[in-house]
Amino acid sequence: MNTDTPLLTVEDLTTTFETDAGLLIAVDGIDFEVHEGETVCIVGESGSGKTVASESITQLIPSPPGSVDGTVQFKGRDVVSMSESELREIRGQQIAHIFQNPQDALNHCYTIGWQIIEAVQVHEDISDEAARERAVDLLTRVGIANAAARLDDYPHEFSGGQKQRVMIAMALITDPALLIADEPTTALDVTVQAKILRLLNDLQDEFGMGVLFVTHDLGVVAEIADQVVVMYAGKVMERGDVYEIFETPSHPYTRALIECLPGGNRSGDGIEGTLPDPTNPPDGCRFAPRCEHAVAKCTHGGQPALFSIDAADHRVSCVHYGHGGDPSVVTSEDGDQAQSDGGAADD
Ligand SMILES: Nc1ncnc2c1ncn2[C@@H]1O[C@H](COP(=O)(O)OP(=O)(O)OP(=O)(O)O)[C@@H](O)[C@H]1O
Ligand code: NI
Repeated sequence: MNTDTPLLTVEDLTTTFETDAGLLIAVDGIDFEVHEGETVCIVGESGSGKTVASESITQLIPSPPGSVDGTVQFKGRDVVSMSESELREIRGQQIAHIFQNPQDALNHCYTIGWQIIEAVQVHEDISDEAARERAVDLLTRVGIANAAARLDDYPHEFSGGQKQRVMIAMALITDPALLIADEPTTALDVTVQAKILRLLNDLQDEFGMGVLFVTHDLGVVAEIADQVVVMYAGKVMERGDVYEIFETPSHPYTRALIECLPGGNRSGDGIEGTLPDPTNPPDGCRFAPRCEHAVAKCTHGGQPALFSIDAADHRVSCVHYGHGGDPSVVTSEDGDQAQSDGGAADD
């Protein structure tokens, strides 16, 4: 197989919900790819459509009220047109999901061992003893100490971080090609979060999985991403490799998110304003109503097409880039500031 063929190709993905307030456009025509062994992070504020986008891939969106359109190709196969039984096979074996709250996914009435062994036996026709050995091996791999003894413990006897490790172990049972992780560390404290991120990185090296990682935290993105997709109000504002995104953030929204990081200009503040009503999005760029660089043409027409700003396929959806635009409108202010900062920084 050509290694340039992406594991996952998403094109013009659009997911809507019928609501009492009208048609809600949660994801509006987004494109991205995940290659083998690569980590792609979808990042954006709460309500941007990250979860809906990630759950649309394997058609986890309830329909109705949801409806998914566009192209999703996994290993060259069109997922959107698959039958329910084909989808079940893909979901169970090829694409694994882990979610924010492991306690929701674990049954508190059964031991951890019972739950892993059952999941192993759904996948493979092996004896109880062999399945038990697999369970011990999996738990050991995800860093659960004394795994053989812990099989007989119930979920409440595990800490939050350990439960998330158990969920990761269960996701690995089928040796998936793609792992979709939706805020898997958000509920954990910072040191545990760092350990889980390191574990995911190690497992990715070992298993060669592609990972699609959903987070609202750019700090996490900096830790683990190869590629970054910045989403806002259902649209992609910017995407590119992680180095490009942090070295030359180009969309005002990306720049604002970075400034919100500890040590940034807006550290601790967040971006002023709120997301637009998803049942009635504004014309032009979705971010224009909150953007300090917005000009008249930002509020007309649709979201600007993603414009490629360098050879590495770093793309941005902003009128100040490409045809007739002047990127310095967005970037110069910071340049000036960097200069004066530079002059004053004696300490
Ligand atoms: N089942 C549903 N029915 C109606 N609207 C929905 C449904 N699921 C999600 N939405 C809406 O879709 C939009 C995107 O939601 P989504 O959960 O994808 O955001 P998110 O970026 O994952 O946010 P968070 O960081 O809070 O998880 C929101 O406006 C949300 O209210
Ligand atoms: Ni979400």
